[in-house]
Amino acid sequence: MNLYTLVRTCPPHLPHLHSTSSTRDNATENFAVEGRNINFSVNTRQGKMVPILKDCSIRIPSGQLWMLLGPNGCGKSTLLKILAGLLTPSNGTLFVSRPKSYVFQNPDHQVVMPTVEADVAFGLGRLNLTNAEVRSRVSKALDAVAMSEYLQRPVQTLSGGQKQRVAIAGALAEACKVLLLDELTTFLDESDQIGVIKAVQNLLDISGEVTALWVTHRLEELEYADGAVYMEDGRVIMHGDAASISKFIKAKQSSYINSLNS
Ligand SMILES: Nc1ncnc2c1ncn2[C@@H]1O[C@H](COP(=O)(O)OP(=O)(O)OP(=O)(O)O)[C@@H](O)[C@H]1O
Repeated sequence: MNLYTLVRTCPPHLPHLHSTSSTRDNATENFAVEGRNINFSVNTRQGKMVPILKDCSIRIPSGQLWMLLGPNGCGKSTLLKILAGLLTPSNGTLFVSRPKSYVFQNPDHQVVMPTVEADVAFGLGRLNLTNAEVRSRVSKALDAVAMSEYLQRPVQTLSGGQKQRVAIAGALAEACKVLLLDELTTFLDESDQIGVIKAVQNLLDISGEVTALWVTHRLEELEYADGAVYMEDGRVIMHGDAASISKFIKAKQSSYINSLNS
């Protein structure tokens, strides 16, 4: 099956791609996520169309962890939901490798079964697997996020970061190729935050074929990324290696602070 979802073919206007020095041996220049000239608008109660994404283009190399940053309201979550298939753009072209999985900011919206084992196995019910296959997939997925010893734990006894890792394990158990992760660390303390990022890094390293796009506000998380995308006002305005994006954002922040002080 052709995995391209053709919304409308437009001439591509990808922002300048900096050379992306790959930090993973298995990285290739194949893209697991590619969106071109994506537009998305919402209809207000007054019947006015408000553009949210404006010719937004993005591409993420296979097997890498990339971060998506930008000011509040610039359209990060909207873009992620479009990539996940939860929203439909008004035009643009979109390709995301499948299976793909969207992990919510609040794990309580996703981790719903009574135990860790039951929750990770939840999505496998529709795959017609034997019990042994289900157990093996659950065990490998929990291993990848360093949660094996929590197999029988009631989910309500887990910390926020542990729940996030269970949610990610659920996606992995379904053999997902692309993880779309929406501000997973917003509600977490520092150790849970690092635990979740490291779990994602680890699973990319061991699988070799999972790609992750991580929406965040936290600049310090960039040190874990292979690359990053920076958005403003509904557009991707920079796309490249994590160090360059970090430098770019810091320069913007300091020029903003200087303008306030002058
Ligand atoms: N259904 C909707 N109706 C009206 N406006 C919307 C709707 N959905 C999103 N928006 C607006 O679109 C813009 C982008 O929202 P989005 O949640 O994608 O931004 P974001 O970059 O993820 O923000 P944040 O960092 O604050 O989470 C915001 O101004 C938001 O208010």
